[in-house]
Amino acid sequence: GKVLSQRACSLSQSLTRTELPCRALHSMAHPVKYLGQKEAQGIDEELFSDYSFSVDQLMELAGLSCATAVAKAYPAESMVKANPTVLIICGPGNNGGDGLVCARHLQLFGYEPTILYPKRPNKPLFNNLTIQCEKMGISFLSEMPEAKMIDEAYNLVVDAIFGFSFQGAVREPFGAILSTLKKTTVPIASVDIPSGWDVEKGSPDGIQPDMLISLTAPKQAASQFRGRYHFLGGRFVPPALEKKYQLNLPKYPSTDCVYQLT
Ligand SMILES: NC(=O)C1=CN([C@@H]2O[C@H](COP(=O)(O)OP(=O)(O)OC[C@H]3O[C@@H](n4cnc5c(N)ncnc54)[C@H](O)[C@@H]3O)[C@@H](O)[C@H]2O)[C@H](O)CC1
Ligand SMILES: [K+]
Repeated sequence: GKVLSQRACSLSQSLTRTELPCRALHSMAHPVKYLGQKEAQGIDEELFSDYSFSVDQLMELAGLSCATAVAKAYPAESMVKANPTVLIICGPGNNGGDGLVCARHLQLFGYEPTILYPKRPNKPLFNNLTIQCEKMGISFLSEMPEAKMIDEAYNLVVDAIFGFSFQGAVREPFGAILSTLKKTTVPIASVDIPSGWDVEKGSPDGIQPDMLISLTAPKQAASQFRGRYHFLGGRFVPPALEKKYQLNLPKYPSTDCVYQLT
């Protein structure tokens, strides 16, 4: 990291006289930090304890970022199927909660989301998010469709199964769900981490999403991401916290809640 940023720094100095825009220079000299698992969990914890945010608040902003990034990369009008259908697969933790929020906003943006939510924690936060989706007329599937059926019915899959707390071998029913996802050909948009990937090392034979939406800051696994679109979302980090962890976040354009990294 240090060597790289020194190189980026001297590179940016040698390029100062060319036409490079300020933002490009800044991002070369101060690349956004890629977080390890413990560090990501530490920042999360600090947002809730020291900074007094509630999970609901940050989840709403995280899920809105995901829906916004999806809408930018896959506009409803340019989707290949007759209707702008999207399958959202939600896991048992907060990553799954982001998925529920994302589904609700996608519906408001004119998409046709459908949710698969096989393991639902019995907590008010997740019960409420589920009711909100149901009241919006979003349907929930009772089981994971086969790969062929997914390719026929949906334009995109949003993977909100696991985020930065994922650890160890994948337990069922998510093992079977991830194997099916590996057989699909429709693009996958992963929320925060491609599910099933080691948060730091990635997973060469895991799912290969077309899009990754990193929340707060990318995790180390994001350096293994080979898809087309990498967005940053979760524009809620207080400057003092950003400074403490030296996140070097890019400047979000205007009032946008996402920043396109690649
Ligand atoms: N600060 C932020 O950026 C915010 C991010 N948010 C999102 O929250 C997730 C992290 O949420 P957390 O609840 O800590 O964990 P996960 O969703 O990653 O998963 C925990 C969940 O999964 C189960 N699990 C873990 N390992 C396995 C396994 N090998 N097999 C099966 N199941 C497993 C575990 O038991 C839990 O039930 C972050 O990535 C963001 O997406 C917040 O929304 C807002 C703040
Ligand atoms: K995910």
